Amino acid sequence: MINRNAHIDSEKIAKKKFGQNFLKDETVLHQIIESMPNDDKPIVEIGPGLGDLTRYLVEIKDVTAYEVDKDLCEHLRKRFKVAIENGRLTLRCTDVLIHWDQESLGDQPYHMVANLPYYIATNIILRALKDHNCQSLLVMVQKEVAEKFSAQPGQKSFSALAVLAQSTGEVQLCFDVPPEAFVPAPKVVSSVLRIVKKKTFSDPAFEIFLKTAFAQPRKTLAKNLSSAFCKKDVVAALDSLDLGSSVRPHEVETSLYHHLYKILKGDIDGREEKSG
Ligand SMILES: C[S@@+](CC[C@H](N)C(=O)[O-])C[C@H]1O[C@@H](n2cnc3c(N)ncnc32)[C@H](O)[C@@H]1O
Repeated sequence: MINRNAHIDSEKIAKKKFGQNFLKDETVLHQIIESMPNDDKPIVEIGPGLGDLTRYLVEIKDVTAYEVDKDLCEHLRKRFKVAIENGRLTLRCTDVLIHWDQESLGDQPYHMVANLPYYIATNIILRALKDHNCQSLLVMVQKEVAEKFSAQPGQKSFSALAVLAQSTGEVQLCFDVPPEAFVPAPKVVSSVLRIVKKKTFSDPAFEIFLKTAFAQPRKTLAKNLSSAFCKKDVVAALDSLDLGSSVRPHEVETSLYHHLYKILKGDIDGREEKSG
């Protein structure tokens, strides 16, 4: 069911440069609300847009919302005048990525619930994984991105992003959302992705290691890793974990990537010590 009653012409005001596709389907909005974690922690929403998801969020939780578009901020200030005055909604009119460069999005543990701007969705998820205050994410993204984060070892879309997300906690693609649920309709199918963090994991060197491991997904893991490590050591490391040299990057489990990294990093440290 699409709520087209709003007096605002969403199609007309949507700005492509900010990735604005407004979620108008009431059934999907309810599905998102029903999938939220049920504790007292406040919510961080990125990109409240016209406020259609925000209006449900403020009914049940304290919300801090980050919106980059000044015109939308003006609209939100009017629409949520009461919620802002009574402290239920804190509206931050800023680029969320710039804010994140300075500090966490919350001054206490929070859950993120958002229909993300797709052009920076992956970046936002990776930042949230590293934000120690972020406890979980329930975010709408392009289906392809949700699959990259939620795929299991052995599936073709298992990626460096899946290893990173699954190193922090449980990842699940909750449900798909068709383009018609939005105004304007995007060209792609969307999905709601849930990540419940058990820990905050941040190791830039491990991220670089994963980029190397998945650089050419159809090549063998041995070949990819040999671009950064000595081939003999890569083969020995794979053997020590009972992974043959013909294994492909998407076939290796998250925990084995951590073992492999430790073994090969030890190799680098060892070499650096020897040459130092
Ligand atoms: C896909 S729309 C979602 C709008 C609304 N939540 C909804 O579901 O209808 C993405 C929203 O993120 C905002 N946005 C885009 N880039 C942003 C950024 N860097 N920081 C904060 N908000 C941003 C857009 O202006 C837009 O309101």
